[in-house]
Parts: sequence; structure tokens; C-alpha cells
Amino acid sequence: MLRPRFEFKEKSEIKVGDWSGLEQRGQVRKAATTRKDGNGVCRFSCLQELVPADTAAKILEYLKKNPKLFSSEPDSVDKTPTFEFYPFRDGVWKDQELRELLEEMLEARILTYVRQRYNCRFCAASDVLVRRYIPGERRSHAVHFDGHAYVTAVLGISDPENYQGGLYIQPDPGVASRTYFRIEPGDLLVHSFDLQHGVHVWKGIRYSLVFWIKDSLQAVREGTTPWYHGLAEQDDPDALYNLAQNYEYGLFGHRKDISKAIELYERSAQTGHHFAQNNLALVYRSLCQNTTASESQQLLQKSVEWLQAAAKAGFGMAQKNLALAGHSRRRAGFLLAAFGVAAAFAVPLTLRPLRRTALLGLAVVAGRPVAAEGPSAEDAALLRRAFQALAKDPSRPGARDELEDAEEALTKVIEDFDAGAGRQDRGRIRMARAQARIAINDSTGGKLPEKAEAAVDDYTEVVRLMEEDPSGSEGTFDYPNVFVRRALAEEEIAYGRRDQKQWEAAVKDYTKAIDIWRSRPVSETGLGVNPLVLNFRGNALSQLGRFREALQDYREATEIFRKDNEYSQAAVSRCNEALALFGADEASEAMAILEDVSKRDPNIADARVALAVSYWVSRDYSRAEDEWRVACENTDLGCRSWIASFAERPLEQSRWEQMAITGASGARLAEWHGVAEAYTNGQGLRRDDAQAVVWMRRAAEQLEVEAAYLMGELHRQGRGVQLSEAVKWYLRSAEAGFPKAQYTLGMLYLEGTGLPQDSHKAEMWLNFAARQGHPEAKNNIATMHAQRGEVEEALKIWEDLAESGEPNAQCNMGMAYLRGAGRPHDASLAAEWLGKAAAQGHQMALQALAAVA
Ligand SMILES: O=C(O)CCC(=O)C(=O)O
Ligand SMILES: [Fe+2]
Repeated sequence: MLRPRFEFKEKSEIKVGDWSGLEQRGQVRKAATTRKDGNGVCRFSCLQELVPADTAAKILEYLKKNPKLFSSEPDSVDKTPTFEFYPFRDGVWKDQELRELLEEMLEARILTYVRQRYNCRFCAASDVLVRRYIPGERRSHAVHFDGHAYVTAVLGISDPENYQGGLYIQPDPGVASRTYFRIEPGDLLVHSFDLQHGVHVWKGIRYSLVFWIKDSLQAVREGTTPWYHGLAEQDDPDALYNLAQNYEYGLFGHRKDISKAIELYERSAQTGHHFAQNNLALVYRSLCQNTTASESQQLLQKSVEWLQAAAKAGFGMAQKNLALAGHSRRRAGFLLAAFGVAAAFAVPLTLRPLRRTALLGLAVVAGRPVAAEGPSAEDAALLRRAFQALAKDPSRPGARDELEDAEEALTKVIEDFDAGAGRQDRGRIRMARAQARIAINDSTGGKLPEKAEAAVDDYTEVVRLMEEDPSGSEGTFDYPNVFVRRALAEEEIAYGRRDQKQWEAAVKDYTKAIDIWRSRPVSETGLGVNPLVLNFRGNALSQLGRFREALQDYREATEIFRKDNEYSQAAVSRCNEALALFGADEASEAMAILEDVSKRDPNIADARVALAVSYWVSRDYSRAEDEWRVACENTDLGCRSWIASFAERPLEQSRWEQMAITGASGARLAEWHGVAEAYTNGQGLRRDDAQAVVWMRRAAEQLEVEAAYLMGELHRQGRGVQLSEAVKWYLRSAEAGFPKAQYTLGMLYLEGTGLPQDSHKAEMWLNFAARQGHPEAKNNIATMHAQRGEVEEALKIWEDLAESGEPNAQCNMGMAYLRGAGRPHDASLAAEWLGKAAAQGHQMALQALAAVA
């Protein structure tokens, strides 16, 4: 494909020291300008063969011969490896070979030219670095400014015939304004700190050599950026932005000073600087944590407004952040992790259990069984299919048959495999069967409560397995989750059989989970009590008429949601609180809360629904209908049937009255519970999701590699992206070198989900991800080696992973030493590794350790 190329219009002969040749000059207008910033153009130039082409060739040869020079340390910005190498750092040469090739060139030509052109007599080089872009590794450097360098010079060393794309400039916020430079080996491209640029190598191999130059030797020595101060005073938008960043992070000799950063970002953002707008939005958002609820709301408002400004201008990074804005860490991870029933399908079910199942069969070191026989090939295939069925949308046509097959298959695997399997694996398969059973019940609209009962039995068995070894299970995140899932299954029985006792069982299980969360310091797990589960317990307590206790749960949930800036979730909790207040005969307080909620956030359908019910009961039909209408504009949840019930007013009146405030609130709450649950499962938030998808897609279309990956994740979270589209974006992101996308794509090929099953491609992508340090990909690759009897390769990877603390790998190392498989037998090393794995709750290691002792 042809990428638009930047064409230099001005060309002239110049002399630089002993060199004379062609200087090409170009310029672009900047997106953000002020009157005082030198009329808003950015100039740059390219010197043809300033460095002899054969020197460039020698450099390239040296780099290709020494791939180890490149660091695979993660980038501070996107956390994927940088693949950069610094032969010259902070003014000091580190690599003799390149010094010999470059030192003279740097002094006599590069710096001489820069001093001339940029009118800075004392310019000095601070760093020289090499970047490489090769297949499987990162292929892009997102659009940016070189904030730490006054001037940057890029020396071409790869033949542009050997790659597509490369270094581009992007004058506007949007990707459409991108044009690529063609840089021949030996050519030097020179630009200043205010050039918006990036790199995307579409195909082939590219190495580049970058010189970072500061305006004085002192700035090099001290690692500072003095040129911004004067420019910022003149309101130069780029200087303001770069300086703000220095204050935000405490970089380049600046002490960290958030208010200073905000002041500078604001000034830059006002001029239309989309980077400043984006960063400012993120700073505002991060400040929410330490303020009161109302201040938080204001900050969030400002944050979203700036993101919208930049996103609407077409800036991909801001579009991605805007898509993420409604969903903080707790919501995204927490909500999905905590649910059984409907959200179970939103959890990235496919990959995790599959990885485990892969490991199940592969729990071998050197081809020998560790603690268990793997499942037979037939059973492994059954497992795979069952997990695939579970990962799909349960409301699709034909789901029920597939789910029943899955239940049957999992039952068979349990029968075949249980005796030999480790405790964790037995637990996993039962969790999956319980999920299948719940899904079957759900697919009939709750008409098969016996399936929910059978699921409860599965969860009970999982609890038993976990409790066989409390030290191993208490530490895992799964343990409280099993109780939550069992409670949700009990609720299904309660509905299906109208069995009040089941509500008590559910309360008990929620309590167990909540108590476990409470007993764990937040500093350790980073999670604390799941506020959604507090809501669930509140609902179950309400079902039992224990409104006072329910109130406490709802109020605590509200507090937690507010701390997390989850205002719409907090509003749902407050609606619940209001309903419990009705139940407790505190109608006026309840109404006050509902009115407050709907005033603050008119889009919270929950409050409208509750208000409608209240008005209805007080026979104020027209206000009731108004509230309903607004509610229905915000959710299509059951609205049609409810709207219909308005039409049959006389008939339905008694039903509403039954649900009424002073009457049998149980029934009303049951109805309500359905609404609330649908909300927390994300269905009621469809509008937000739609927005998120729209912005995320735009960002992905701008080749934001993370946004492309996140499009796939939105599919997995069941948030409005089709599998076929998700696969397309995973592929794009993976091809651009994003490790998480490479891993996911590998797993999709392995499973044959959304793509034809292909184990070669699977291994290729997993390998790319593994080479970039993705731990789960490394683990899977090691397992694949072990399966093929390539013991040494497997152990090399496991050793590395084990040292970084990965428990599976630690267990495998322990077993290798224990068995003398691939490593000399060594009981003490074996005990050491097994002990480390066991300390992290690794079941197999615990068993092996017990056997050793
Ligand atoms: O690879 C290149 O040509 C330049 C990379 C770049 O922009 C940077 O490292 O800041
Ligand atoms: Fe750069």
C-alpha cells in the first residue's frame, strides 16, 4: 500500500564544515498556535548523505550482528519493550565500535549544522540511540514530541526499499495528516522539539539512529531543558505542554508540582494543544481520588470536557481515553470478576480456563506426569469445546443445546479425570460445569431451577476442595468469588422455586465473601470489598424483609463507588437504599433520595423507575407516566412490557399496589432486583457502552495500537463489539507489535475462536508475545516445548519466569530438580522452588512438597 510521502519543496546547496551538499527544507503549520509563538510553523530539514553511505552500512552491519545490544526493558509509556540501544548516553560514549564510526561525524558535521541552523552556538549532544523495528516486535512509536531534546537528528541506516512506512510527521491531531519521510542511508533528518511526529513501520525491517541535542553542555551535564522557560513565558503552546509534563512527573531537574503542571497545561490546552488537553484531563481525573464527592464530580466533568475537545479534534489518544473514561479499574476488572450469572459470559472466560486446560494436559516436566495424568486427547477436545460454548453469548439461538452438550461433556471429563487430577484442576472443571448449568437455566428464563441447584452442588464441591487446604485457598482471589457465584445460583433457585430459604443461603454466602475481603488488607489485594456484592446482599436481605441491614450495605456500597468515581453505580446503590427505606416505612426519606438522585443525574433510569412506582401508588398517574417515559429513553429494559401495563391501568393497578411502599415490598423488590441486576450486569448501561465503542473504534482507526487491542477486549467484556470485528483489531494491534494482542491472537488461533484453528500461527504469535516478555505467553510456549520433549528450551523459559516469581514456573523448576529431569537431581533446590510456588498457593507444588517432606 502506498503511504503519503512528505515532499520537500526547497532545496539548496550548503556547506557544513568540510562537507558540502544538498539541504532540503520543509515546514508544517502547527495545530495549536498563539500570536506570540513565531506564527505557528514548524521547520525541519533533511541533509542528503551528510554521513557517508558506507558508514551507515557499517553501523547497520554492526547492529545486526549484535542483537543483544537492544534492551527489552518495558517502555515507561506503553509498557512494551523499547528495543532501543544507547551507544552514547548523557554526554558519554558507551560503545567503542560506534564511537569510532560516529564521533567525528557528530562533531564536525551534525553539531556544526545544528548550531548553524538553530542559532545555538553551544548546542551539545546528550544521547545517541538506536531503535529497531523488526517483525514481531514493536512497529510503532505513537505520535509524540521529543520533549527532552531541543533538536533531534535522525540518521537513516536502513534502505527504505526494505521497509514500508517509517518516520512520519503529523501536523494535525488526526492521523489523516500523516506523511512519511523517505530517509536514505546516510541522510540526516533534523527537527526541533515542537515537531509532532511518530514511527509506524508497516512491513519489513528498519533501524534508525537518533541524536538528541540540548542547547548547552550544561543542560547535557545536568539533564535539564532550559529552553522551555523563556518560550513558555511567551505562551508557546509546545513549550507550555513540554514544561507542564516536566512538572507533572518531576522530570529534567524539575520538582514535581501538580498545580504548576495544571496551570501550564491549562494555558496550552486553551490554545487548542490536543496533547495538553489530553494530559490535563488525565491529571484532573487522577485528582479525584483525594477529594470530596462533589469536587470529584467537578473534576471529572472538566476531565471529560477536555478529553472531548481533543477527541473531537481527532486525536486518537484522547479518543481512547474518552472511551475508557466511564470505566475505572474497579468497574472494569471488578464487575467482571465478581459475577456469576449473566456477567460470567462477559468475563474473559475463553482464555484463562483454556490456558489452564492447556496446562492440565501439559502439567509435565520433561514429558513426565507431575502429580496427575493429563486428560486424554478425547477429553481435552471435549473440554475445549465446552469452554468455547461457555464463552459465547448465552442468548444466541441454539445456545441451549450447546450448553447442554457442554454440561454433559464436563460431566464426562469429571468422571474420567477426577481421580488423577490436582485439586485446582478439579475445581476449575466444576466451576465451568456450574457455569454451564446456570447458563442453561438462564436460557430458559429461569424455568429450570434444578439446574441452579445442581450448580450449587458444584460450587459446594469447589468450596470443599478449596477448604481441604485453607492455606492454599484463602490466598487466592477465587475463593470469595466461589461464594458469590454460589449465592447468585441460590438466588436463581429462590426465584424459580419461590423458596425464601434460598435468600438466607445467599445472604450467608455473600457474607462469607464480604468477610474474606474485609479480612484482607486493601494494600495487599488492591481491591477491598466489592461494592456490587454489597448491593447483592442488600437485595437478598430486602427479600427477607431485613431492610435495616440492607440499608447499611447499600450505604457502604455507595461510599465505595463514590471513592472510585463510579457515580452512576453509586446512584444505583442509592436507589436501592431508597427502596429499602420504603420497605422500612421511611417513605419520605426514600422519596427525598430518589428525587435527589434523579436531579443530579437525570439519566439514571433506576431513580425514574422508582419514582414512577411511587407516583403510581399515590395515584398520580401522569407524573408516573412521565417518569416511566424518561426511564425508558435510557434503557430498553423491560420497558415495553411495563409501558404496556400502563395501558392496562385498571388491571395492573393492583399489581403495582402489591409492590407498593407500605404493602408487600417483597414482590416489588423482586421485580426491582431484576432491574438492578441488569444494570449492574451492564445491560442498562448500553448507552455508555455504545459511546465507548464509538470512541474506541475511532482511536483504533487512528492506529492507536492499544485502542485496537481494547476493541477486542470490549468484545470479550460483552460490550457491543462483534467477535469478527474484535479479531480484525486484535490482528492489527498484534501486527503493530503490541504484546497483549499478540498473546490473545495466539490463543484465539489455538482455540479456533473467530478464526480457523491453526496451531502454527498460534505458536508464532505466542512466540512474538513471549519474546516481548509477556509472562503467560512465555508459559504457554514453554509448555509447548515440554510437550514436544524439548526439555532444555522449556526449562530455560521456566527458569526465567520462576525467577520473576511466576508460581507455575516455580513449581515446574522444583519438579525438574526433584526428578532430575533436564536438571541434575537436587533435593534442596527442588524444595526451594516448590516452597516458593507453594507459598503462593500453588496446589501442585503444595502436594509435591508434602510428598518430599
Ligand atoms: O525511529 C525514528 O526514526 C525516530 C524515533 C523517535 O521518534 C524517537 O525515538 O523519539
Ligand atoms: Fe521522536
